[in-house]
Amino acid sequence: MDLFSEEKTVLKLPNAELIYIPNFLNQHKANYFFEYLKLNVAWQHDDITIFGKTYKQPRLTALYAENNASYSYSNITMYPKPFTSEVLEIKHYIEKESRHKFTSALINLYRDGNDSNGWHADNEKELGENPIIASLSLGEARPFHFKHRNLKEERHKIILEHGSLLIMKGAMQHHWLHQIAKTKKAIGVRINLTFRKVETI
Ligand SMILES: O=C(O)CCC(=O)C(=O)O
Ligand SMILES: [Fe+2]
Repeated sequence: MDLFSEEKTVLKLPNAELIYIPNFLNQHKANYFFEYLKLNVAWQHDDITIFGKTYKQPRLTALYAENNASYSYSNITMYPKPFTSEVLEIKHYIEKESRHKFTSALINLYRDGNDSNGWHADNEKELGENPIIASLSLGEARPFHFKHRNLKEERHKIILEHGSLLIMKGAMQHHWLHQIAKTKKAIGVRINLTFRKVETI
């Protein structure tokens, strides 16, 4: 399924609910936040260790939070910086829309089509049982693929456009995997902010 619509779309899937809002931020705000974040975020380029081999992560990242809860995945532990007023402003818009409170924003910068985020679920224990994850996209539009772990016919994609918001809910992180794949197309920078509730454990 290829999803492309001007409207807010609610996708009810087996073991998951997804909400996609294409023009969540207007173009002016989306452009402003994109340029601001590109220049001002404290981007990190971490090593990841997979099956005993160490690589540079294929994207830049940063973690902001209202508490000092660290967040670990793929053998990386990230320590947060305090929210900046710009990230807080985005968080407030998203909390209003989702009627949910978030503690942390994990931010990804995909420099070009070689940067990616491999198949994974956001199922770290710090996120709790059925986390809501709200994901804001800025800059180059890229496909977000998601597939059910057991139901082979359940494979979908959504193009995440500049200024769009994707909300992942329900048991999605237990039953589905998602990715941002590499592409050979000559494409520009994309920034993605995923708002999460990270518990101090
Ligand atoms: O870049 C995206 O849209 C997805 C990011 C993601 O899945 C993550 O950071 O866990
Ligand atoms: Fe993810």
